[in-house]
Amino acid sequence: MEINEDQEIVRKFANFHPSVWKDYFLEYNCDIEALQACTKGVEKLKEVVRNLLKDVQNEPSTQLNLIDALQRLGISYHFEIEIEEAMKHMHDQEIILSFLHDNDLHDLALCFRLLRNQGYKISSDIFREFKDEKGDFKSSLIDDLKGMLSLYEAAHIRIHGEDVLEKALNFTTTNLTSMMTSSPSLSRSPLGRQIQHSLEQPIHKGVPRLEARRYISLYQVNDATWSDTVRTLAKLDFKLVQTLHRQELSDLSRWWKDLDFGKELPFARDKLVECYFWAVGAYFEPTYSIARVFLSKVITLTTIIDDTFDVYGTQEELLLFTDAIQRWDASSIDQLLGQTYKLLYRAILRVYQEMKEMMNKEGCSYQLDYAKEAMKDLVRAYFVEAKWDHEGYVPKLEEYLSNAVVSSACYMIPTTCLVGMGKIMSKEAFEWLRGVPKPLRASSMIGRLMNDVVSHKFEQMRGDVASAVECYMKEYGASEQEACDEINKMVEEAWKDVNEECFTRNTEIPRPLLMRLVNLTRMLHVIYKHEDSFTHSKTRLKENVALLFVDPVDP
Ligand SMILES: CC(C)=CCC/C(C)=C/CC/C(C)=C/COP(=O)(O)OP(=O)(O)O
Repeated sequence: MEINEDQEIVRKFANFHPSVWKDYFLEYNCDIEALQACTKGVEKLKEVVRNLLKDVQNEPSTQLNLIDALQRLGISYHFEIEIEEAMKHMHDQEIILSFLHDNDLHDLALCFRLLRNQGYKISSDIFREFKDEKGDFKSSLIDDLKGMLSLYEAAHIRIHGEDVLEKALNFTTTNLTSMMTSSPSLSRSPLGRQIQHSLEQPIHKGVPRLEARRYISLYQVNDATWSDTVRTLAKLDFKLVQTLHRQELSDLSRWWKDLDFGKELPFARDKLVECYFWAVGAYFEPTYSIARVFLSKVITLTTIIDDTFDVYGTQEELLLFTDAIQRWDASSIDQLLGQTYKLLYRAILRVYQEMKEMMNKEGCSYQLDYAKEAMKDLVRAYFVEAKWDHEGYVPKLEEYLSNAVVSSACYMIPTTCLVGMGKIMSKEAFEWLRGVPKPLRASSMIGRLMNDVVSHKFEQMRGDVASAVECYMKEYGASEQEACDEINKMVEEAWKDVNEECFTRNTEIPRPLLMRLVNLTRMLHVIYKHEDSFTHSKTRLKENVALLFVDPVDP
């Protein structure tokens, strides 16, 4: 921030593109009759699938493939109890060993992935049987495309020290990629299309709702007696959930329009729809509607706060704003310099207050206290960054990261995400998060590092604080490429922490909490894997938003 000769403040300019969606979602009138017909259809088919799950109880391979289809098509949330029971049985009876005995790589790898998904610590040693005497995966496996694909998908849930899965991932990635490039007929086939998609987006790192939407289109009715039924249910259910999402987006658009930030805060990104997409990535299920709407509002406001710190504010203004946030009290509004800050501050307080009133009725108002503390921490971390920026200070990587994991908002968002999820998110659950457990720190590292790799050039151009890339380059005398390669390795290691803590521990932590952490990490992967598609949301992210909230699912 500079002062010019006329003693005026010269503010930075980020040149963000305008809102992609403008008022597109503001009005929404759904066809009530069609909706009622859809609801009836879903209820009927849910019963059919429930019976199917019972019918296949003694056919492990069929049962496994059915559960996989339900999960990938985005409808397993209707059958959580049945699936939990089935997987428990499969685990307790060590059914996986029969797949090993039959040398069936597809079912074996699928069973491994689904058991870990459910939180069972299954040893990856079972895959050693597929190696030759030199310790390499047998070359005969290359002909088993379905098996290789399953192994590739399973290998993404690897944890530290699982060399066999590390090798499996290399082996399957190399061979699947080369098969796809050498065989045009394969790449046109249904299996080829699935392989292509998996190479770009493995299931484990994908955002469930987005992957379900894609899988519904990729899914082929096959000889399994149930495949037509589950596909029809998936399409109807997607339509129904999409209607709810459209309604929520419409309500949020009204809230956003009424705030009228465009005039007073023109420097900031207008990302309401993208922030809602983020929240849907954490939980798409109808039951989490209230939580989802609150989270969307908080992420949208956070984007504005971030831009206020990165682009707009002076040291003095930001210090006062940081201080006011720490007080969290309407009377602090008078200490703020300018309408911009007052408007923003008022909006923040109101969003949390309204949610507190709602949660009071459910006996969960304590959840807001944790959410507020997380927001206070975030704003303090933003201030540290702004100070470093002002002083031109480039910290050592470790010092940078200790603040940057907080300033990524990746501590604040998971905490806020739990508000409104019900009493299962107890004080103990929030305390656990507040203690920054390993998977939270790892998830945050993934977000911060991936974000820095793809956005550091753009942010340096507008004169932002040094990112992990610059810190690494300075500290180790490395080139930009070397820094990015090392940082990408750190991201892979952090994923192993997330996997270890969320999929292989017998813990007291509620599964819905762990799954929110995992889903939010998946979202970071999807948003930042190629570019900063959150900031530059006119291409990839626009397509993804359209897939979930605009395009009808194929007839
Ligand atoms: C940074 C990160 C991993 C964010 C993911 C979590 C998230 C949805 C945060 C809220 C919105 C936000 C501030 C996005 C990052 O902007 P930015 O790219 O300008 O972030 P920066 O200023 O911290 O680099």
